[in-house]
Amino acid sequence: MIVTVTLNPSLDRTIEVDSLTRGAVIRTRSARLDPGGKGVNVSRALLANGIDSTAVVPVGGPDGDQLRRMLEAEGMKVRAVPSAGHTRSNVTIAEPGGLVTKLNEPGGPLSRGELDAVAKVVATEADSASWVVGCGSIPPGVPETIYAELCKAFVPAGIRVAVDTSGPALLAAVAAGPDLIKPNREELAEAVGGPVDRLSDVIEAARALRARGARTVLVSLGADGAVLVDDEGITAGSAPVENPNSTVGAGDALLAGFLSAGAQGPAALREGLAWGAAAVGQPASRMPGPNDIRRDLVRLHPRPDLDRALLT
Ligand SMILES: Nc1ncnc2c1ncn2[C@@H]1O[C@H](COP(=O)(O)OP(=O)(O)OP(=O)(O)O)[C@@H](O)[C@H]1O
Ligand SMILES: O=P(O)(O)OC[C@@]1(O)O[C@H](CO)[C@@H](O)[C@@H]1O
Repeated sequence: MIVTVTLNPSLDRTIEVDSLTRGAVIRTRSARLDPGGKGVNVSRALLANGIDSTAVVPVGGPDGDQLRRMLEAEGMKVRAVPSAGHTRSNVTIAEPGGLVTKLNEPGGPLSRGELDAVAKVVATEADSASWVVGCGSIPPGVPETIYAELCKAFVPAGIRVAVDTSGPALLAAVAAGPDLIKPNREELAEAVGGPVDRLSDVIEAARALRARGARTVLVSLGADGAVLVDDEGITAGSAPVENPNSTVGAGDALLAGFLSAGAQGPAALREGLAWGAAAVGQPASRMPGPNDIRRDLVRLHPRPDLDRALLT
């Protein structure tokens, strides 16, 4: 069983437009509402593929109630912890061809008491878990060491911890020895404090984060695919997407697929890439199910061109 922890979940509203012009009145094509937040999406992807998962989320206000109801309606096992701060709404403006603009709210604050209540629920669920997965931004009031605390609580007890976040929270987590991190290109560059323009930069930066404490580094690179640096070595791969629909949540699908296949080595990377590419073909942040996932399209690159400039 995989436990996900999303401290800053959201209702994700996706609005489709023909094109986005600042300062104009834009008549939209369609709107759609999904339960959101990175860990929530990991659980949704696992659920869509029949893999046992529990999502732990603080929820507050009417939007928090709605988020919980939407997740339960999908059949998800949700442990919702009440909070006084309101659950946020994030807006995605989607243009044809898969171009998205995201507006993410900071989220309602979480008090120390509420955070302790979340931690208690996570500890109970972790008893029967193979992984605890902490994902996403940190709401106001929560210390940047929160994912590091997660690592310190579970890694020594033999429960593996994955972290997908950014900035100081990612750096603190890395120093606390997570089993897995999943930065994207931007997050990786920020973590090492330098540009990541080529595959050689990705590998060098991933190695640096391993040297600082992360056991496995899975870097998502948008249309360039992903690179895995772990105890087994370095593997790069990609999967083409003919008609990109929305990249929102593709990183979460990649992570879910990777975890579902054992989270180690080329076979797990292949599965992650298949799930990530399938997510890009879905509208908004809908997670792919078995009929959407095309493992035959994944290519692992045994001898990638390390000097090639990254596309995205
Ligand atoms: N345009 C694309 N074509 C093919 N595959 C893609 C494309 N965009 C994303 N992917 C797949 O999805 C994975 C995750 O994408 P990305 O690097 O954008 O994640 P992310 O920034 O973490 O996204 P999010 O935070 O929205 O989940 C990539 O590693 C790749 O496998
Ligand atoms: O603001 P954060 O926590 O960094 O990211 C939140 C978010 O953009 O991530 C998911 C996609 O990965 C969306 O469901 C959600 O809106």
